[in-house]
Amino acid sequence: MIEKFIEWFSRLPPLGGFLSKLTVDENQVQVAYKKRKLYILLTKIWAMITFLLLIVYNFKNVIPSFSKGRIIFDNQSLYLMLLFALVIIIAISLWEYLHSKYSPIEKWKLEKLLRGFTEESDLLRQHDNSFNQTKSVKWMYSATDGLVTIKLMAGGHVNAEMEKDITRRLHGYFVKETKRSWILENRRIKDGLITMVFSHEKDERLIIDDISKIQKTNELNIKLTKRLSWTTRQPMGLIVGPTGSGKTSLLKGLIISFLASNYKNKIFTIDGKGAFLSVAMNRIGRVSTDAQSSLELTTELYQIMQQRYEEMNADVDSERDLTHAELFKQGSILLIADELLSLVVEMQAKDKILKPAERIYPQFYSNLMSLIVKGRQVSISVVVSGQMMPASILPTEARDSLGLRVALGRMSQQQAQEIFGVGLKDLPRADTSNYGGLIWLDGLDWEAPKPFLSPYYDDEKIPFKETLSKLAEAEGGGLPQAKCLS
Ligand SMILES: Nc1ncnc2c1ncn2[C@@H]1O[C@H](COP(=O)(O)OP(=O)(O)OP(=O)(O)O)[C@@H](O)[C@H]1O
Repeated sequence: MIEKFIEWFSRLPPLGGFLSKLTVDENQVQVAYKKRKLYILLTKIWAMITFLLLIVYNFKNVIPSFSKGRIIFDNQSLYLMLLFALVIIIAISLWEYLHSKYSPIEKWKLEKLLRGFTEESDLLRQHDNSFNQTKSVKWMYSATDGLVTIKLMAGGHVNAEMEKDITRRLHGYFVKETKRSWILENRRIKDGLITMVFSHEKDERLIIDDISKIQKTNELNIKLTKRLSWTTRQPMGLIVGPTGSGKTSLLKGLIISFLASNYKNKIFTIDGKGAFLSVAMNRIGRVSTDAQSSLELTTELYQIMQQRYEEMNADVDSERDLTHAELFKQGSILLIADELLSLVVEMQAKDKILKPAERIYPQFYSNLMSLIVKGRQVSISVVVSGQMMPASILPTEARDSLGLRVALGRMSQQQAQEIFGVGLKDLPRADTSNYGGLIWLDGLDWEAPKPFLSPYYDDEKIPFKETLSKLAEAEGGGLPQAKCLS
């Protein structure tokens, strides 16, 4: 009983991200029957009270009525009770409407829908009270920021096949009952819990056309679409796409957003092809385009990482597990390694004529891996990008540490495996016609990568090189040096 009351209470707040709980252990007919009984009981109580009040208020009128020979009747209490009944009827009707499938309050509407679905999909099959054996399913749901998250604990009533099919059926039921669009954003089945996330509107492409609109943040937090953001949950990234798929434009968007989100942020760039990116990035940060300077650049960054760790560990007693940017408010550092394949090929060619101890690639690789594996805590992010990312240059262990993965353009079976670790048939279809592809973000409980529309970078409104120069001025101009970075 207390549990039911707590559940009922959890469903009361109409807004906010509170998790509401709903245990369904009765079918709709039983619920309607109970409700009808309750209404009949209330009506009877009302009639009794009205009658009693009439008697009490008119008791004093009995003798005067006899003596005057006419009935003296005080109907004030009757009017009051009628008014009271009217208010109650309006309140109940409003409550019923707000808890119906037509309700404008999403959270309250969900209760009705989930009850309806439980019944329609036969989740409580063989439910029979006569055996004193109440079967139940538990729903938990919340609705915030346009996302409806629903969790179902089916309590073992459904077989594995049906468990997989429930999301599709619930989706269909919602559309049928509400006649509005529901988009399945995510689904996950784990440990007897089915989690489904729905929205009503498709995620939208972001337009980067004004740096003043970019949200200022202390830590890494960059919007990728209207709904998705790149955050400290996935500080390391991988962007793969063939020529013309929009890789450079996506990098441009990320770079501008990163720099504009915090004027203390710094960028280091490795451009394996020594093309557009390196020329542009020279305005604002350290850039390398060849084997030797790339090794130096990663070594410098590695030292900065060590230095930042020392600063953080100075307070050995601290129990707080914070990042460097949170603790010291000195911004984050981003290393962009574009066209890594070209660079690695060059390094390996050079290494052939060097003595083993002097070889560049092993040292470069070791630096890069350390940064990828250990950079997060000290607010250093790494984004590796290229047309291809064969396992020979980025082994699976390293790839697993890259929490943001974007594949732009058409993908081959091999690339699907390389980037997302699954076959093409297990990936959703992506619209690649308009600089789109697929995205994976760690830490969001996704079951599979999602279709992704790269932010539209408006080169006319914010010309890349010019904007970088402006941002360099805002930063106080100049190249990041190890000493001023840490
Ligand atoms: N997100 C985007 N916003 C605006 N324009 C884009 C976007 N993506 C691609 N484009 C347009 O497509 C062209 C090619 O894109 P981009 O240079 O980013 O591709 P790429 O994959 O980096 O190719 P390459 O490897 O040859 O450099 C750009 O010049 C730009 O006009």
